[in-house]
Amino acid sequence: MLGWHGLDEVPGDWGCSVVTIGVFDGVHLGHRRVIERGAARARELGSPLVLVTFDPPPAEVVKPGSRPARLTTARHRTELLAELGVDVLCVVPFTVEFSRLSPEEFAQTVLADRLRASAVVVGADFHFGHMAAGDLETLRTLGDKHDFTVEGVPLVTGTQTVSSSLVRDHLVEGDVEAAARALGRPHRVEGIVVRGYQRGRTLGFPTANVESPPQTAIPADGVYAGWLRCLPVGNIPAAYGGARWPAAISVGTNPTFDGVPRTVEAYALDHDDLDLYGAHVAVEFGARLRDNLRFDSIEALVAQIHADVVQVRVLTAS
Ligand SMILES: Cc1cc2nc3c(=O)[nH]c(=O)nc-3n(C[C@H](O)[C@H](O)[C@H](O)COP(=O)(O)O)c2cc1C
Ligand SMILES: Nc1ncnc2c1ncn2[C@@H]1O[C@H](COP(=O)(O)OP(=O)(O)O)[C@@H](O)[C@H]1O
Repeated sequence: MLGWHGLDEVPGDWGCSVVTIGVFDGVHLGHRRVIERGAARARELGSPLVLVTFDPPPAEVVKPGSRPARLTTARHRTELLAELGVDVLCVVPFTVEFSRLSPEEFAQTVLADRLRASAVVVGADFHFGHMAAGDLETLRTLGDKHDFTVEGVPLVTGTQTVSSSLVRDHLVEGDVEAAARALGRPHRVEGIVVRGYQRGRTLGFPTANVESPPQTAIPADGVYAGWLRCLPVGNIPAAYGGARWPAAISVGTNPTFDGVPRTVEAYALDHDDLDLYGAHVAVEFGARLRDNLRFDSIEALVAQIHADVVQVRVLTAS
C-alpha cells in the first residue's frame, strides 16, 4: 500500500482513482463493508482504490476541546486498511482552512482535480464540506458534473447501527464482547512494555505493563480474558515474532496496593520467562471476567488470579 501525506503528494500524472473517504477509526464492520465495496469497484474499473482520511480527525478541529478516544493506532489502522485491499492511503492534514471548503470546492479540488476520481464509494450517512453541508445527494449531483459515479453503502446494523462511537461506548462500559462484535475482531490496546513495581513476579504472575498513547480507548477498569500479542515493530526477540499468547488482563489502579496509577497489564499464560521490556505489544480483549477489587490480603488476590487464569484458559481455547 502506498502512503501520501497530503494531496500535494499525488503524482502529477496520476490516472483514475476509485476513492473512499472517512476517518475509519476502528475499521469496524461498517467501515469494512464500505472499503470492501470500494475495493470491488476498483477491481471492476481496473483503477487503484485511494482511501482519503484526515489527521487530526475532523471532529477535533470542528469541535475544539473534543478528543474522542482512539480505537486504533495509526499503525494498526494502516495494517487493517492494507489487508482490505486499499492501494493508496492519503492522509490529508485537516486544518481549519481545509474544513472551510464547501462541498463544491471539495469535489472539484480533491476528488476531480487531484485524485481524478471515476467512482466514489462512501457510507450511506456520508457528510462532507463546510458545516457537513454536503450529503450523498449533493455528492451525486457533483459527480454528474465532474464525471464520477457515487455509491452509498448501507450501514451495518445489529441491535444498533455500528459506529466508532458505539464501540467507544461499549468499551467505557467494559462490554468488550459487544465491542468485538462491532469491530469484527477483539479490541486492542497497543503500546510499549514498561517497568512497573516488579511485584507481579513475586505474586507468581508477571505482567507486561503496557504504556499506550494518551488518547487510547481503554476498556473500563476490570479483569479480562484475552491475548497478548508481540507486534512486528522495532527489535523484537526472534522467539516472540508473531506470538499471540492467551492472557489474563487487568485494567485499573490495583486497589489492593495503594497509590498505583491506572495501568493495563497482561499475564501471558504458561510463559513465565518472557522478557518484554521495551517491546511493542497489543493487548486484545476477548471477555470481561469481573471488577478490579481491593483484597484484604495478597493471598486472597493471588487465589483470585488463579481462578481468573482458569477462566481465561476456557475462554481463549479455540
Ligand atoms: C488476572 C489479574 C487480575 C488482577 N486483579 C486485581 C484485583 O482485583 N485487584 C488488584 O488490586 N490488583 C489486581 N491485579 C493486579 C496486580 O495487583 C498487579 O498485577 C500486581 O500488583 C503487579 O504489579 P506490577 O506489574 O506493577 O508489578 C490483577 C492482575 C492480574 C494479572
Ligand atoms: N508470562 C508473562 N507475561 C507477561 N510478562 C512476563 C511474563 N513472563 C515474564 N514477563 C516479563 O516480566 C515483566 C513483568 O514482571 P513484573 O514482576 O510484573 O514486573 P513489572 O512490575 O515491571 O511489570 C514483564 O514486563 C515481562 O518482561
